[in-house]
Amino acid sequence: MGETILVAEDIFQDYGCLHALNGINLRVKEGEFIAIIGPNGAGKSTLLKMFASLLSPTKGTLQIFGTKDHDREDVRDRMGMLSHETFLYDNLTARENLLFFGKLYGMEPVALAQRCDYLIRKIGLWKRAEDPVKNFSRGMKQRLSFARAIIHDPSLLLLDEPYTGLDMNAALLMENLLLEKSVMTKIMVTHDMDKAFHMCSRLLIMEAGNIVHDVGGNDPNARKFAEAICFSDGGQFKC
Ligand SMILES: Nc1ncnc2c1ncn2[C@@H]1O[C@H](COP(=O)(O)OP(=O)(O)OP(=O)(O)O)[C@@H](O)[C@H]1O
Repeated sequence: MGETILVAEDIFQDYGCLHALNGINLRVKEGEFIAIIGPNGAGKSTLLKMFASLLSPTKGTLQIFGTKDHDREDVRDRMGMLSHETFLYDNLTARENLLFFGKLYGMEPVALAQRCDYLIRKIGLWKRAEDPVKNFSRGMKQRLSFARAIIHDPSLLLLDEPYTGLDMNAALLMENLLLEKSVMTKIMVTHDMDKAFHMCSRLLIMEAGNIVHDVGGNDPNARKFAEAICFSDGGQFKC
């Protein structure tokens, strides 16, 4: 495993009186594939949004790629995010969307065109590449969002429930792409425990704003810990 690329120290995120994150400490190394699991409301998406710099911690420090200044273009250019929002443009075709985002990341035109072709094929949208996204089904949009998130070959990929809306074939295509490149660091929020155990080298199990277990995917106790937390209502808490 490579160098440490993400360090979270005593991170809190408050929404009014509610502590969505309650003192998170974490170090992530280059090349890790981490699953964040836990019941509804445990704070998984909040933590991921923080890593994506969509939220600033109420308290604590977060260092990514050696800096606390996550708004820096060079830091953002090394990250990709697949979230509940597609960020796609409905009036653009699948290909135009990928070209648009690739250009935003400063990709060189020939390399970008090749990468578009490669990803469109890989996600199984080759026949629909020239169709506007407004005509796509939910699962097709999800496939394209995934390609959008990795168009620039990010060093750190953040995935929030990436399998939502995907059929079995698309899920397999995405899984192959995720497992294809081991140097990309991946952090995936998921409720799919089978996928988490099958794909990830490390599991963070969250409950009520805390990481209550940080275990290797092969740890014989990991499944027991995960099921105990996820089958409880430990995510729900009030002020
Ligand atoms: N914008 C917001 N304003 C107020 N409270 C919020 C906001 N976003 C999240 N919360 C609260 O923070 C807590 C953590 O929410 P979060 O979305 O991170 O949970 P989660 O673990 O991702 O849940 P799920 O599995 O349901 O997606 C919840 O109690 C939620 O109600």
